[in-house]
Amino acid sequence: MNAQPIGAVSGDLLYLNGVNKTFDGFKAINNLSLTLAKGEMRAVIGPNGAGKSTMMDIITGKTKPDTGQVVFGASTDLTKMDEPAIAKLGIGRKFQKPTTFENHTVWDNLLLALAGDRSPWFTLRARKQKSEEEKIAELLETIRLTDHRHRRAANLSHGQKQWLEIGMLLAQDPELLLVDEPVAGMTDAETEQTAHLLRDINRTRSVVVVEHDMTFVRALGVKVTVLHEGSVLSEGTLDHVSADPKVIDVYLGR
Ligand SMILES: Nc1ncnc2c1ncn2[C@@H]1O[C@H](COP(=O)(O)OP(=O)(O)OP(=O)(O)O)[C@@H](O)[C@H]1O
Repeated sequence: MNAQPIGAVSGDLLYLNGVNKTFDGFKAINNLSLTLAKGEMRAVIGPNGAGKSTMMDIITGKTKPDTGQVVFGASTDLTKMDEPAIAKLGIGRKFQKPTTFENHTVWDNLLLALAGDRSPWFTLRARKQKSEEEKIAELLETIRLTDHRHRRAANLSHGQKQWLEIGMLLAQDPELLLVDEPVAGMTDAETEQTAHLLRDINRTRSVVVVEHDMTFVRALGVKVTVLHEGSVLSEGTLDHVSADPKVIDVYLGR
């Protein structure tokens, strides 16, 4: 297997090339190639079983591809690393189901996430860094929970819990954030807020978001990749992929 990022160019943050993964003879990922630029936010859509979650699993090291290149930054070969090492490298993943500490307040959840300390904020250079309080205040603003900071996580709405978990991931200071179906089960207002929130986050970080909700994907206003049977079926603006007969045939037209 070739570990060299042959096709990666300097502006790329993530580079997948010819990736394959078979489960019990079923090809979940089929010669998948995808490039994410530094600072980009990308929406990934596609029918059930298209391979979206498996793709995220491969990026985070949960699943090892059979063949293909998965490169982060200039030359880091993610296929050679385990999950904790990839997380430490700066790739954070938000799963669909929130996993906050229910009996703790919003503030304490963020404090615990900061204390996990994979971030540079508490290094020996700490004097130059922001204080814990400042950092939490900033996170609270980003995730729209400043007014809810003293509430227990258990008492938040479903949408607010999702935002809190995003805040906990941000506390780890990831360069790339992977977000799995963030608006499933949210109200329309929460869905709209989540699009704003991710756009705010995208000012300083790269984001890959998997989602079925087309109103939300439209609100993100970013390039869309359509997966189907483990490969890229179409790529471009939402209008472009929505008008693509291949996409209408297998996904949107159903
Ligand atoms: N660990 C596994 N063992 C066996 N089959 C798997 C495994 N993980 C995924 N698959 C299969 O691979 C295919 C792709 O699944 P995946 O979950 O990646 O699709 P998806 O696009 O995320 O779908 P959804 O929108 O339903 O979440 C599916 O047919 C699934 O059953």
